[in-house]
Amino acid sequence: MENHSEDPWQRAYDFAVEVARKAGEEIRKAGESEIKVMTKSCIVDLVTKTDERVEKIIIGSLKEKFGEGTHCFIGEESVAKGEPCILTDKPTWIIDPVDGTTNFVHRFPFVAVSIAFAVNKQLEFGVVYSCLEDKMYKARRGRGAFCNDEPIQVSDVKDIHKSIIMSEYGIDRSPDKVNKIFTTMQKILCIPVHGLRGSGTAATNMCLVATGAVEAFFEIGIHCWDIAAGAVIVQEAGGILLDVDGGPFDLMSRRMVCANNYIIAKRIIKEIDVFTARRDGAPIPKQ
Ligand SMILES: O=P(O)(O)OC(CO)CO
Ligand SMILES: [Mg+2]
Repeated sequence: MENHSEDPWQRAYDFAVEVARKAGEEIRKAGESEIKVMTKSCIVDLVTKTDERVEKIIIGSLKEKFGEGTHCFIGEESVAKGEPCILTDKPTWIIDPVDGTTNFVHRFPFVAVSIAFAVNKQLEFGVVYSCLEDKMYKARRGRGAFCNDEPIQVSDVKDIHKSIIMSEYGIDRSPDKVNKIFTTMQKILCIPVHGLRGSGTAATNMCLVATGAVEAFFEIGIHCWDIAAGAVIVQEAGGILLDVDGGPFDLMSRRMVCANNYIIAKRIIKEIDVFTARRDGAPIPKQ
């Protein structure tokens, strides 16, 4: 008989990997047929039937495994349909069924399933399945990070001039926001660094920090479901997380810098033109 008294979340962790793989297979299959594109908050905020269906599959599988009502769920598409986005102390799954929906729609080859699990607001594990590359990233708090079961580690570069930094443009196209983003990117590029990259998925970007392919990733405007799983993976690979102003990382703040070490993180933070995004879970003001 299984004894989970000393290790309560191992079964959940293993199952998350299984579910992420199943979800990734669904996404790969869906990409072979015509993709019908819809929009959410604005015309560049894309969603497809696949995002919605895969989220239902993931949440349905987790409810079936662990029992209806035992765990809470924060899923990108459920929140888009009006479900609450509030992280409590209860065991909570934080899910992005398709991270990189725009990539998926355009068949740009980076799309990830992101599944994280938090208890008492602490992230216990994260799974990111980069399904088009068939790379399964996973990490459990205190137990290391892995890609396809091989241990992964952040890079040991301390010299910013020898780094590659990742970021994204986001979906807010108001000229002042775009201006701030480009100003920051220009300042970082001109430090100078070896390169500036973006894969189009926050989850994959974080895994690239975790493998040491790049030194850091930062973004303002991402949501908890984009980064929760990646946060565990980066930390377990030896990396660090901070707010874009250098303060402590806050999962619900929609801002984050993750890096291989504090030297690189602090150097980037010096160049970031900070702005605020409405917190995950904060009420949407009436128009
Ligand atoms: O494709 P999604 O899930 O909207 O996420 C984007 C950021 O919001 C890429 O990370
Ligand atoms: Mg996402």
